[in-house]
Parts: sequence; structure tokens; C-alpha cells
Amino acid sequence: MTPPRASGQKAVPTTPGRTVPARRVVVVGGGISGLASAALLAREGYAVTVLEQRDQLGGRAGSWERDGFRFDTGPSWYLMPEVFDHFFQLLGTSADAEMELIKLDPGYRVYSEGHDEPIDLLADREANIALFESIEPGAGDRMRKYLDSAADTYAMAVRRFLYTTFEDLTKLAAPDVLRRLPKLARLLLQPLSTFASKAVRDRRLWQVLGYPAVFLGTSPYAAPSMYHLMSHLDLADGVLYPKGGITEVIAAVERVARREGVTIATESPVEQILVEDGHVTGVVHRDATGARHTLPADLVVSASDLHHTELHLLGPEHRTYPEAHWRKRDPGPSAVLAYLGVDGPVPGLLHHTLVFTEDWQANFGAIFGKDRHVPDPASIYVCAPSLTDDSVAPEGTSNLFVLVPLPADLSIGKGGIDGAGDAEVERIADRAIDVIAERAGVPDLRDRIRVRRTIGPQDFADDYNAWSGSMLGPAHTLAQSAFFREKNVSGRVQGLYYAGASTTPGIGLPMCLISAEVLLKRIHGDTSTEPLPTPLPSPVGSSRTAG
Ligand SMILES: Cc1cc2nc3c(=O)[nH]c(=O)nc-3n(C[C@H](O)[C@H](O)[C@H](O)COP(=O)(O)OP(=O)(O)OC[C@H]3O[C@@H](n4cnc5c(N)ncnc54)[C@H](O)[C@@H]3O)c2cc1C
Repeated sequence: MTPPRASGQKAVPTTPGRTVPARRVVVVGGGISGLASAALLAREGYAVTVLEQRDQLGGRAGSWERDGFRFDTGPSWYLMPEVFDHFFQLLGTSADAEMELIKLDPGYRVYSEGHDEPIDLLADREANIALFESIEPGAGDRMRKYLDSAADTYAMAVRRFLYTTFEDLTKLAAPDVLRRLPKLARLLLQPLSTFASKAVRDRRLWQVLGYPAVFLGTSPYAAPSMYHLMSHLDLADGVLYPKGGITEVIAAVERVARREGVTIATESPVEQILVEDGHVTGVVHRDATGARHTLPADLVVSASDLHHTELHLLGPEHRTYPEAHWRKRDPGPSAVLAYLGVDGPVPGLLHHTLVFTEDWQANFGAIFGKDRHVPDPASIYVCAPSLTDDSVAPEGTSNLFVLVPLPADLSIGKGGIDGAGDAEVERIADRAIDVIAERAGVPDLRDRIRVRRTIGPQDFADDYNAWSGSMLGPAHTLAQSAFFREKNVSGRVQGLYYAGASTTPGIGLPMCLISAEVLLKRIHGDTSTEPLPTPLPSPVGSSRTAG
């Protein structure tokens, strides 16, 4: 039976047969998953406080401004729009009510090494099928089947695999899953790279089907072909852009959290999660002045990276995932990022542009293989949001966000402003800028840069306590996906829960919103697999603290 949801008077079960009043929740980390978890818990009547170590909210989805340019520091693709909408609907609002969403058409551009002309992927499924056919006769029909399968697999994932704690695996033995078992087995065991090569032979098209593995922190050679469902998102569903940038998504999630009564404190790093008699009792944290405080809590939700939570906030005896556990896990890739404010237009780019090297085996091998090193040449992603949104750059200039995926290796170093980063980070950024200059037809790009900031793996570790400087969190290989991924509840400490990219369901903004909902299910012992009905009921007679 599903235990009662918490309200002003209700109780939350901890150990079987024992219930304690669980009114106060501390959430560690004010990234999207911490904010979303806080909002949902407050909706249920908990008194929630979010403690964020940095001076801004959003975590990896942060914002940085200089000289009239405003950069999203991390994510830039708004995919799975119905997941965002569902989250807001749980709280009685909608994505459209909270943000202005613009459909990008074309959705994105791809340059492939060895080809001068780019391919522009469109906002419409049939248009993309026709595009594939025009490049590779015969590929259109195969793509139609591929996209049908992607849509079907995606719908099944939403129904069965994303919104679940995996606490009751028998729930997965639903008729729709059982019917697909032979196909699912194939999709789990075959890598995406092989699966995609059956649909298309042209290398450029194959790369279009393979690159989404990077969204999952892995490579198309390691991602199970189950993840071909990602092609439904970018080739059929289309790519949206929230006006003002991804920072507006964070602002919207913060807004609904505050509306539900969440208290939010920035510059408040948590140093320790307190445990007594096997039950969480609160946290020790600093405030903006550096003073140390103890904040009691009945539940603690850590939405910081799990590696950090387990190894740095808990004593050895309270760790579910000790040091030895992580030695067998893959932290996922890191990256060098560059935020560039550039004079004039950059004509060869679209809002999203991907530049792929020819030899992906070598490229991905360098990032994810046994002998990890910086790939050279590297594949590159560039976002130019100023093409869609004039609020992110002064008139007559361009805002560029550049991402070069790399191994999670702290020795690559950290970035800096105006070339002040470590030499290797600046060198990687320079190489990427030169590639963009050539592809975009702007040979003097370097001279036109008036704002430049770089980020390296060490920055991810320093800024977010990321394991090995991982950009995204544990890679979605088969061994680190679904019920193999780290659970969202401590196995050692009652009342301690986890949310965010390093637990289920995983990496990416929509996944992190789902992790907040899965957290709620975990607290209630709700083993259902489908999204919760909307809106979540508000508690009767609960007192809320405005944040
Ligand atoms: C460069 C880049 C590009 C990306 N691109 C996309 C994209 O296009 N689309 C997409 O959907 N996703 C993308 N992602 C992934 C997405 O941004 C993340 O999966 C998501 O933002 C993670 O959210 P989170 O809340 O789990 O973690 P985080 O955002 O890392 O938040 C964790 C928070 O916890 C705080 N914290 C850590 N330790 C403590 C402590 N001890 N005390 C208090 N606070 C603490 C951190 O400061 C941080 O604010 C990208 C990520 C990066 C880095």
C-alpha cells in the first residue's frame, strides 16, 4: 500500500513499522534538481530549506554576465518539453505560463569533417525523413522505421523506466514491456553505433543518430541502442528555446519553489550530514559570513553530486557508496567550455551547431576509452543564442558558447577570463575557436572576441564538487542506467534521500526534474512507474514559511 502523503498533521514512514513526524526537510544544493525537489516537497506540506554553496542558483545551469553579454554556463538544449510541462503542472501551472518557448527551425546544423556543406536538421519529422532521403537514397524509409521505433521506445521509457524508483521490479513486467521483450533485449545489448548503422550508411547521417549519446555522458559505441529514442526528441519532437535562455528555466523553477513556501539560502555550503542512531538529524553548514550552523531536519535530500555527498558529507560508516564503489564506475566526460562575446555576426552558424570529426572511433576512444586523452582534432558544439534572442548580447555582436568534450581529467586544469586559464585549457579553446572561424567563414574570429571566459575540468570540481571534474555526472552506459544506476535513497541512513543527475533517472534538465518526482515516490513508497497525476494536491492546514 502507498503510505499517506505528508501534510501538516501526517507522518512519513522511515523504517517499516515505525513512523516519525517528518516536517522539516533540508535540501543540499540549489541546482535544478534541488529546487524542483524542494518545490514538490513543500507542495506536500514539508517545511523545506535549500542550502546552496554558491552565490547563485542553478548549479551547472548557471548564468554569467559581462559587458552586456549574458551566457548560460551549461545546458542550452531544451528537449523533452512535455517533461518540463508535466513538472510545472504538478504545481498547478504550466511551462507556457512560466516561460516563452520558441521552436527552432532548423533545429540545428551539423558540419562533418571532409564535407564543406553543412546539414540543417529541421523541426519536423517528415521534413527530416525527406532530408535523409535526399542525402542517401533509400534512407528515408529506413529512417521512418527508425523514428517510429524511437517514438515507441521513448513512450515506453516514460511509462515504465523514467518515473520509477525501481523499488518493485515486478512493476516492469507490464504487458507493454513483456510484449516488447525480445526487441528490448536487442536494444539493451547492441550499441547505438551499430543500431544506427543499420538505418543509414552515410557517415554524416550516422553521426546525427549517434551524437545524442553525448547528452547522456557517453559515446555511441558504449550507449545501449535503447537510447536511439533520443532521435525522437531532436528529429521528430523538435528543439525549443526558452526566451532569455536556460537561466529562465531555473528562474521559473525557483519561482514555483518560493511560491510553495521554500526557504532558499545561497553561499551556504553544507559540510556534514548529521546522523544519530542510523537516522538523519540535520546538516552542518556555513552561512555567507562563514559562520557555522547546525540545521536540524527530519529528512535530508542531497541534490549535490552523489560522489561528493557520499564521500565528503557522510562519515565512512554511513556511506552506501564508499570509495571502492566509485573505482568501478565511470564519471562521464568533462569539457572545456568557452563563453565568447564577439563583434559582428558569425554567419556560418545556427543557434545550435555541431562540428564532427571524421574519425569518431578515435575521437570517442580518447574521451571514453582505456587510454584517455584530449582528442585532437576534437568534435565541437557551438551555441549562438544571440541568433534567436537579442537579450543575450549587445546589438551588432554575437554570443557564442563553445563546448569541447574531453575526458574527466583534473590535470587538464581550469579556465579563466581573457586567456588567464591554464595553458592546456586555453590551447583547447583556441583550437576550437579556429575550427569555428573556418566553418563559420569568419577568419578573423579571434580578433573579434571582446569577452572570453574558459572553463576546464578543475572548474567543475571546484564549482560543483563534481567527481573528477565530470561535466555531466556518471555516464549512461548499460551498467549505470535504470535500476543499475545509484539509488535515490541511502541504504545506510534513514531519512536521507538523493536527487539529481547522478541518481535515477539520470543526466539532463528533464531527467533532473523527473528525479524530483521519483524522490517523492521514494519517500511515499510509491512504486508506480508512470508520471504522477497533476496537479499534486496541496496539504490541508499546513503552515508554510515564505522563502
Ligand atoms: C556544459 C554542460 C552542458 C549541458 N547541456 C545540457 C543540455 O543542453 N540540455 C540538458 O537538458 N542538460 C544539459 N546538461 C546537463 C544538465 O545541466 C545537468 O544534468 C543538470 O543541470 C544537473 O542538475 P543537478 O541539480 O543534478 O546538479 P547541479 O546543477 O550540479 O546542482 C548541484 C548543486 O549543488 C551545489 N552543491 C554541491 N555541493 C554542495 C554542498 N556541499 N553544499 C551546498 N551546495 C552544494 C552545487 O553548487 C550545485 O549548485 C549540460 C551540463 C553541462 C555542464
